[in-house]
Amino acid sequence: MTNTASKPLFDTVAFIGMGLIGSSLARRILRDGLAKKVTCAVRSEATRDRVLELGIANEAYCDIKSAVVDADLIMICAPVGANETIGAQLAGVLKKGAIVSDVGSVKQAVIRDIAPHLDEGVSFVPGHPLAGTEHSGPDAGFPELFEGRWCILTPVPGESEKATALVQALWEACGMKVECMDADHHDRILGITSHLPHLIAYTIVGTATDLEDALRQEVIKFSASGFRDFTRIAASDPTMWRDVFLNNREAVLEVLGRFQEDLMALQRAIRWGEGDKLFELFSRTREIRRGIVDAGQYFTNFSAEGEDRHSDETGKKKPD
Ligand SMILES: NC(=O)c1ccc[n+]([C@@H]2O[C@H](COP(=O)([O-])OP(=O)(O)OC[C@H]3O[C@@H](n4cnc5c(N)ncnc54)[C@H](O)[C@@H]3O)[C@@H](O)[C@H]2O)c1
Ligand SMILES: O=C(O)C(=O)C[C@]1(C(=O)O)C=C[C@@H](O)C=C1
Repeated sequence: MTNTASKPLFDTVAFIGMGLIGSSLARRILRDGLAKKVTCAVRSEATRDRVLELGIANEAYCDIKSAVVDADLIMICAPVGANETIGAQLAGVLKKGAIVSDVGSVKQAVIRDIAPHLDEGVSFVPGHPLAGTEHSGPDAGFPELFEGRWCILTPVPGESEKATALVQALWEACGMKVECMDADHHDRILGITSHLPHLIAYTIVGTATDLEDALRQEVIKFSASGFRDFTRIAASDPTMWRDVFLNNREAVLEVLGRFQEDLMALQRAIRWGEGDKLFELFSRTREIRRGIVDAGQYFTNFSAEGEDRHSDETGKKKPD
C-alpha cells in the first residue's frame, strides 16, 4: 500500500483483530504514514497469511504477546465478547507508556473487561468509530471508511490526557470528527441509533424468513427497497451483534420497551383509522431524516473514484 505521508503519530500500532474495522484503520495508517510500523494478532494461520498477502500489516502473528510487546498503541478490534480473554493476555506484557484503545460498539462493558488487566503506566482510551458496513473480515476493509463520520471516545476519569489527545489525533487523521463523553451516555445513545435498528432489521428479516415457503419465495422475489434496506443491516456479523446485545443489555431493553409502546400506539391508530395520527408521525420522521442528511451523516463512505463503498442494492460490497 502506498504511503501518502503525513507525520507518524506512533512508532508501532498493534491490532488485535483484523476484520472490517481493524483492517480499515490499518490500511489508512499505512497509506498515510500515521505509524512507522503496523503489527497484528489474528486467530488463524490462514488469516495471518491473508493479512500479509493484502499488505495491511508489516508483521502478523497468531499470538497476542508477539504483536503487542513493542507497541505504542494497541488497538483492540475484536467482537466485544472477546475482551475479557484479550485483556487477560495484555497483563504484564505491554511497554510502560503504551496506550490501549479499542473500537467496540459498546463502552461500559469494554471498560469493565479491559481496564482491570492493564498495568500501571499503561493508558486506556476506549473509542468507537461510528462507521461500518455489513461486511466482515480483512478483505472487507477500506481506508476511506471513517471519512466524515463521528468517533466517540469515552476516556476513563484520571487517565492521561496526552493519551486521549493522541488517539483523538489518530482518528482525526483518518477524517473523523471526535467527541468525548461518558461510557454510559454512549451506550444509551448507541442503543437508540445503532443497536435498536439492527434488532428491528434482524426481526423483520426473521419474520419474513419464517413465512411458509411459497410466501417467502415471493417476499424475496418482489422485495421492494424498504425490505431490501433492512436486509442489508440484517446481514451484519452475527458474532459482533450477539456480543453487542449481551453487553448493552440495560440500554437496549430500556429503548426496546419504549419502541414496543410506540408500535402499539401505531397499531391502535391503524385499527381505529386515525389517519391524522399516522400523518403527524410520518411528517415528523421525514423531518428527522432530512436533518440527518443535512448533517452529512448519510453515504459519506466514498472511494477515490467517488463510488459509495457501503454496498450496492443487493447488499453485496462493491468489488475493489
Ligand atoms: N462492523 C461495524 O459496522 C462496526 C462499526 C464500528 C465498530 N465496530 C466494532 O468493531 C469491532 C470489530 O468489528 P468488525 O466489524 O471489524 O468485525 P469483524 O468480524 O470484521 O472482525 C473481527 C475480527 O476479530 C477477530 N477476533 C475475534 N475474536 C478474537 C480474539 N479473541 N482475539 C483476537 N482476534 C479475535 C476475528 O477473527 C475477526 O478477524 C467490534 O467490537 C464491533 O463492535 C464494528
Ligand atoms: O452502516 C452499517 O452497516 C452499520 O451498521 C454501521 C454501524 C451503525 O449502526 O451505524 C454499526 C455498528 C457500529 O458500532 C457503528 C456503525
